[in-house]
Amino acid sequence: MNSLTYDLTLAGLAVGSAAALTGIGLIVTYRATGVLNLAHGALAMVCAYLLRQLTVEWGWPLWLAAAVTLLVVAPALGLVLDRAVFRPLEGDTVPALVASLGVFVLLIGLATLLWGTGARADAPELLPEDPWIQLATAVLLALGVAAVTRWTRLGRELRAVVDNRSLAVLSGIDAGRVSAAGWAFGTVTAGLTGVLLAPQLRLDPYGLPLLVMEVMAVAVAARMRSLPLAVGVALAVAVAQSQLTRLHPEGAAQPLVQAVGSNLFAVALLVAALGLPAVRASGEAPVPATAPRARLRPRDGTPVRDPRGAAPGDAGAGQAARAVRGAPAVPLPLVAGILFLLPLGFAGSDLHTSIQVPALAVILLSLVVVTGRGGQISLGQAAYAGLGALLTAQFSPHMPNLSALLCAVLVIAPLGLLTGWPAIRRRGLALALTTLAISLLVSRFVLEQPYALEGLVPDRPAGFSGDRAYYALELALLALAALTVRALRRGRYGRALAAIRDHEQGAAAAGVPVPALKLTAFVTGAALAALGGGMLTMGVRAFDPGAFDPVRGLLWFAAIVVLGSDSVIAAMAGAALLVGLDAGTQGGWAAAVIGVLAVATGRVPVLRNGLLPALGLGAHSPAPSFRARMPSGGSTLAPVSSSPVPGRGGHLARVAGRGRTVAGRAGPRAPDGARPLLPAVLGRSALGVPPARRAWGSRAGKRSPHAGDAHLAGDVLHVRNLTAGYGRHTVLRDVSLDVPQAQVTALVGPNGAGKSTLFHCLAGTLRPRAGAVRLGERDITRLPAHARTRLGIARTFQQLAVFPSLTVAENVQVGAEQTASGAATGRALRLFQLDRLADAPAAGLPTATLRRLELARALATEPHTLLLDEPTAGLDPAETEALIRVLRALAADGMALLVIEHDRELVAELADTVHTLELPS
Ligand SMILES: Nc1ncnc2c1ncn2[C@@H]1O[C@H](COP(=O)(O)OP(=O)(O)OP(=O)(O)O)[C@@H](O)[C@H]1O
Repeated sequence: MNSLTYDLTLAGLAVGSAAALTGIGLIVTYRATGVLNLAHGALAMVCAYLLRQLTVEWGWPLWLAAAVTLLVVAPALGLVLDRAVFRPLEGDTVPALVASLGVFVLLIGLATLLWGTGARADAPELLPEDPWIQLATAVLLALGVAAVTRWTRLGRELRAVVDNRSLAVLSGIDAGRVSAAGWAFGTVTAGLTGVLLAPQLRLDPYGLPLLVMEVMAVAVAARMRSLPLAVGVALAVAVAQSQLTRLHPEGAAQPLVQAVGSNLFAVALLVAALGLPAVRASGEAPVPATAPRARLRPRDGTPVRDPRGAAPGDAGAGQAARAVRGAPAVPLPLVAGILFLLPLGFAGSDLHTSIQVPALAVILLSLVVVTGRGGQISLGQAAYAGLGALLTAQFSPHMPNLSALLCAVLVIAPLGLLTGWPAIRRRGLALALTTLAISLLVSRFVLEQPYALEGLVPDRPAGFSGDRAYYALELALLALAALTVRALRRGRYGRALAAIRDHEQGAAAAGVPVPALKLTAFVTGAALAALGGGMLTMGVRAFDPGAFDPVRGLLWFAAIVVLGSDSVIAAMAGAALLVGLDAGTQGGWAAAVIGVLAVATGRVPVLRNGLLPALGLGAHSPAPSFRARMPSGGSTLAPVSSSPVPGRGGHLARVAGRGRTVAGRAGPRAPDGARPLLPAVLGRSALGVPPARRAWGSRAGKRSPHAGDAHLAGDVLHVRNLTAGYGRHTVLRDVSLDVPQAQVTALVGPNGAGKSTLFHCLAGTLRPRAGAVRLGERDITRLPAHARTRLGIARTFQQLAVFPSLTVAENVQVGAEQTASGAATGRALRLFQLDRLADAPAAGLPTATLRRLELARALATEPHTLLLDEPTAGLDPAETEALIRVLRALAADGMALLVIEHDRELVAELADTVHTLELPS
């Protein structure tokens, strides 16, 4: 190895050791608490500042200052975070993510207030510059953690908590102690990272936290699990980054190579985050269990509570919700409008500062669309705002300035696919990290490049060069943007977006084209952010990449979430707050205030929907803005075998397993047996609507790929030799099944046998590894869920999939308007006697009502095949009996029903054919 290679390797090892420390700290905290601590870098920065304060400012000896910083203050900070912030959020991934962002911006705000924004170059060196010593520190720490995990009681407890927290608690383990230890250790490693890195960098409140955030790549690449892998990735990336500095290509490639050379961790973060869904699918990271889902889950019929405190029960919940939703005494948009007009009366620097407010409000509106309405975490809006600003500035010498702004918006809008595309398959943490990485890369590779900055002096449009005139123009653009966002939040598009936010799989099951809508939300968001960015840069007549730094993006995200992410007013208030608090002071107040509010969400649950909605201000939905779920999680399962199981009323059949074929399937039960029940459930006398035969039966022929009565007489849905599973676990092997028309087919089997998995394959939420699903002759194996709904296959879920932020009528409408005529909504509501509750929000309704609602939504899509996963869960005997009547009536009417049910008596009463899935013996 020549001496240059050796020197660069050593330099890389020094940085890699600090990165390895970060990885170790993040992994230990994550394993112990389930929280990916986005504030790790901010904690590192605070510890570095503290050490500098104690030594440089107050003259303490280094050893004493280091001991106090790393052994007293850092662990104490970790314990405070555990008790005060994260413990109340246990298990809620997304609120914990927001809280850790809150801690991030709070610490940055406090550091700015205490130490200013100027960079310090005199941070003390704790360890000698020798990279081997730093590397030895990281390796020793990793070995120490491994030893503690393996051989101590705390380690055993940690492993138990990681495996199954509730079980660990039940067996007497103090999970609180484990998470406290995790936080304390994580903060000490953060502190160590900070004090090691600070002398090598300029110490300022923004740089170090952001750098450490990039370094999260090593923990993510190690799947938040393997310490050796994290250390290895840290060293490899750092050494590679260091070696890249040797390359000096000529011409256009030079800035690119240089940018890669100094941002390899950011690139690694994107690559690692893009690989994250695979981790989640195998149950690695819990998907957010947000409040509404918990409310909708009881299986014992307990009424669920309205998130705004409305009394449970149909009418009560509806009234209370309407009371909260009702228009405030003074129309809020009017008040906001007047307040925004006030700066027109300002002069001088006040007016000049105010110019930033409408522009920032437009940027925040982009988050209302993507995050508030669409429920997608986007930490990358700063990138679109920056690109909008950059392009506006670059176009402005070549065309009228307003046209430059418009062109920039049009060019940037499709770039929304950059974050929209990953969002199709990612949620929660994975999406947060991906969008953050994209924002980092855009900032480093485009906005901060010298070629992007040269000679950019954007000007204001002709006729609007004065501050007052320009502010008036901004107000007009803001009003336009706000009206667009309001329009998007209403109507069919708004309902569908809200459905995705509330329950993504439920939305797809209702026929909502989830990927297309997500892309539309991101594209709209990118356009709005670009517009705001362009307005900002024209307003200040300069392009400043620092104004669109990823840290700003995190602050904007935190601000809109804590104020009310689904609220136009919150965007306006947020902009005023952010600009107003930082104007005229040394800065930092806005971050500190937003940070405090974000951190408080753990302790004050009412804040989780946002401060303004909590105060009864601003349009909002009752549900928190983030929703995501996966198919039911669980343990590994061996392949399925099959054997006949006696059914009482229904005929017996079996599912083919391990290559066996279907045997013993009998013909359908005569529909006459069910037909007399029809009028009792559906008759004109009770509900004033025609029987279901007219309502749905006629659609079956129309919808089926082979229209006509001949087709109705045969099987509709066929499963052939299906093999499916999760990750490396095979759940179903070689399963075959037919779902015939005008029959109730039941699917039974022990817990974990794979019944829901089979449903997911039929409904399109899980892609089988082998085999085929056919509708008539058409192979639909690769069709997404919403497309199958549109072909007439509707489903319900084992755990209720209702959209709590929508009313009862809107829930049903979402289904009807994707596939059927408008009249289907009214028919479905009446059929399930939900018409009197039409305007009540779904949140807060009892389980039995929600089951009816889910079924009504499924039927509103006018299906010919209905897949029901434990439809009687949570129903009392009378409700179950009524449901059975409806289901038999539907079958008698020609519909194909496939029902998962555990209650064998019920199966015997309901089913014409029973299939059983069995675990292998
Ligand atoms: N998303 C997932 N990731 C990993 N494993 C999963 C996932 N969903 C289900 N499993 C596992 O697949 C197996 C089959 O689960 P499935 O829910 O299909 O069974 P089931 O027969 O419907 O059970 P139950 O009657 O309890 O609902 C179980 O071992 C479960 O733990």
